[in-house]
Parts: sequence; C-alpha cells; structure tokens
Amino acid sequence: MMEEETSMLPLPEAFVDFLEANGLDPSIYSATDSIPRYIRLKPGCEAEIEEVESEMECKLEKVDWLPGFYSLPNNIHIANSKAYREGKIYGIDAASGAAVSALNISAGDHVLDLCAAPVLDRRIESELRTENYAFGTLHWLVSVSLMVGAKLCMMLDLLGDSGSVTAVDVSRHRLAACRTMLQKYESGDRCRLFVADGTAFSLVPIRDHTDSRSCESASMENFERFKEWASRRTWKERKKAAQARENAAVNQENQQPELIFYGKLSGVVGLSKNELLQTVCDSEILSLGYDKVLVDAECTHDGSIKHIQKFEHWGWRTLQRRVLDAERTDSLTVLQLKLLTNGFRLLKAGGFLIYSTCRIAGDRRFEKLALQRRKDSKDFAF
Ligand SMILES: C[S@@+](CC[C@H](N)C(=O)[O-])C[C@H]1O[C@@H](n2cnc3c(N)ncnc32)[C@H](O)[C@@H]1O
Repeated sequence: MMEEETSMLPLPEAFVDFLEANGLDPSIYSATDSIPRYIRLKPGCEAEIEEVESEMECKLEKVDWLPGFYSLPNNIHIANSKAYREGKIYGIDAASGAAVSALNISAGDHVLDLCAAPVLDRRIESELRTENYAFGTLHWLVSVSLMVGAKLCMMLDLLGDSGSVTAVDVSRHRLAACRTMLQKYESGDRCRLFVADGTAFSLVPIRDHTDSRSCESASMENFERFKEWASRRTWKERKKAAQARENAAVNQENQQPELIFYGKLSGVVGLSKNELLQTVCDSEILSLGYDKVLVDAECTHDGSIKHIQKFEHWGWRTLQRRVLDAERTDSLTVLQLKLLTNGFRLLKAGGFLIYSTCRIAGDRRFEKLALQRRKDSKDFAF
C-alpha cells in the first residue's frame, strides 16, 4: 500500500529532468520499505548482540564492509530499546559510516570534523534554539533524533587510547546536542567541541600536551587554566559561560572559536585560554596540522531518499526553493568550497581529507559525492 502511494511521488519536473540528465532513475525516491535502518554497536558490546536481537525481536544482519554495523528492518524502532538507552548501540546511516570509515582513522590520529553537528528535525531545532531547557529535556529531544552525533561518536570509538577529535560547527545549539550524545555514550574524553566558522577555523590539534599536567600545579600560576570539564556546573560557572557567550556574540567580527566542551584527555586541561587559541602559520601546519579531516558539508540533502520523501509533507514547492533554486545552490557551493579549502589547509603533510555530502543537484564543480585527496608537502594549494 505504502509503496503504491510513494511511487506516485509528484517530484517537480525540474528535479526529474535533473535526475534523468544524470542517469538517475527517479523511482529510487519511491523506495521506502526496502531501505534498511542501520545501527552501530559500541565497541566492547559485541558479546551482547544476541540479547539486543531478542529485545528488538529481529535479526541483526552484519554489514560486512562496515565493522560494527548491523542492518535491521526499518519498521523496528530502536529509541525505546534498552540497548539504546544504555548507550550500547546508536543509529547511524551506512553512508555516514562509509564517510568515517574512508578516513581510515587509526590510534593516535588527530582528527578534525569541520561540520560536526547534525541538521535536526525542525521541532527539535526550535526547542534547542531556546537554550532554555533542562538537561533531561535536551536528552529526550536528542534521543528522539537517533542519529545525532553518530559520526563523531564513531570517530572517537576508532581512535582508541590516543589522539584527539576536534569538532567544529557554526551552530551552537546543534553542537550542544552533540555534547549531550558524547556524554550519553561516554565517548568525549579525547574530544573538543568548538562553535566556530569552519571556513576560517585555524586551531591545530594539541599534540604535545601532558595529560598529567595537574590542575593543582596549574592553579599555582597567576592566570586561569582549564580545569577538568564538569557537566553539572555551579551557578557562578553558568553565569560566567553565559557572559562569555554574550561577549562572543558582541565580538562576532573577532571570530574567536568558542569552546563548549572538552574531554579530560583532549589536551585542553591545564592550558590557558591564550594557549588554547594560539594559531600557527600555514607552513607550520604541514607538521602540526591534523592527520585526518572530515568536511561533511552543509548541503541540500537531495541525495538522501528519506529526505526527499519528507517534501510529501513539506510541499513540493519547498523542494523547488530549497534544492533547485539557483541562488541558494550557488551560495551553498561557495560555502562548500570555502569549507573544503580550509579543511585542506588544516591538514598536515601526508594527511587525508574526506569531503562528503548528500547533495547531487547544483553546481557541476562538485560532480563527485565524495572526494578523497592526499596532501604532501609539495601539494599544498588546493
Ligand atoms: C550535513 S550537516 C553535518 C552533519 C554531521 N556531520 C553529522 O554527521 O550529523 C552540515 C553542518 O554544517 C554546519 N555549517 C554550516 N555552515 C558552516 C560553517 N561555515 N562552519 C561550520 N559549520 C557549518 C551546519 O550547522 C550543519 O550542522
């Protein structure tokens, strides 16, 4: 019944023309039942797979090409399962897993995730924007949107016991949702979260920090140093953070990244603010930059079947405006190129960058959906 309905999707003519011109069969957007759902098992929970299967009353099919991934029928809801609540599994698309897996993260890598926060359901977005919610409410809001922070969690899982992930996003409330997920999955020890413009972000990883620098010795000095992150903050600390946010908003032009979370092994503990925000010149980035960079750029999402199906409710004219409007797609292309260029600038020599997007319409400069490029010392300009 459902299939019959969705196969009648009244895709706008211009979109159908675009798909056909690019050899894509418009009927792919009719598929609903055939698209499986995916989960990733937290490392260390492998032995519990049968328990998860019996609780969900379905067989989890191992995805051979993506370690830790399982597919399940799309009518199974994982949000209420015990395994999800206990942080043993998280929902993540296979395509997202593929982008992270292509980074080939190994222990000790310093990774930059330049557009780290997810685009959420509009209802959740508007709640988060108020920044006036209780922690429990935020947790619930984020839980109903199952894929929040999934790429970030996966990257941190792959790191193991060394290295770091620096996650950047221009949207404060969405990045705050990622912070909640890191706390839920206890994955954030090696992570820093910065609200910043990824086209201008300039901080390199903290490579030579001493994890053991004690807060005690740090506090002997005259200036303030970062102490271990506490998720439950005192009233004074919350007030100070709110003041810092206000100042950041006032000093927009000064474009300083705002640190909204750091793990105890991220290298931040013990640093002063000046040390944290220290930048290096482009030639030094060749040795001090990131080993891996993911640019999961802002896009129109027209490559996502599930996203296009949502226009059935939002109205097809909205698709015209959001996906096909030349002015919007042009400005998006400029943004994507700037993000890509800066991500590449921040790579160290020999590092890898993955560019991923679920955009297929728009400027032909981005003909490929994923771009992988190796940087060597002579190949610095993009
Ligand atoms: C496709 S989403 C990223 C999805 C995310 N990586 C995930 O796995 O859920 C694109 C993100 O880019 C962010 N963004 C847009 N412009 C940006 C900019 N100039 N700098 C950094 N992030 C930006 C948006 O806020 C949005 O959260």
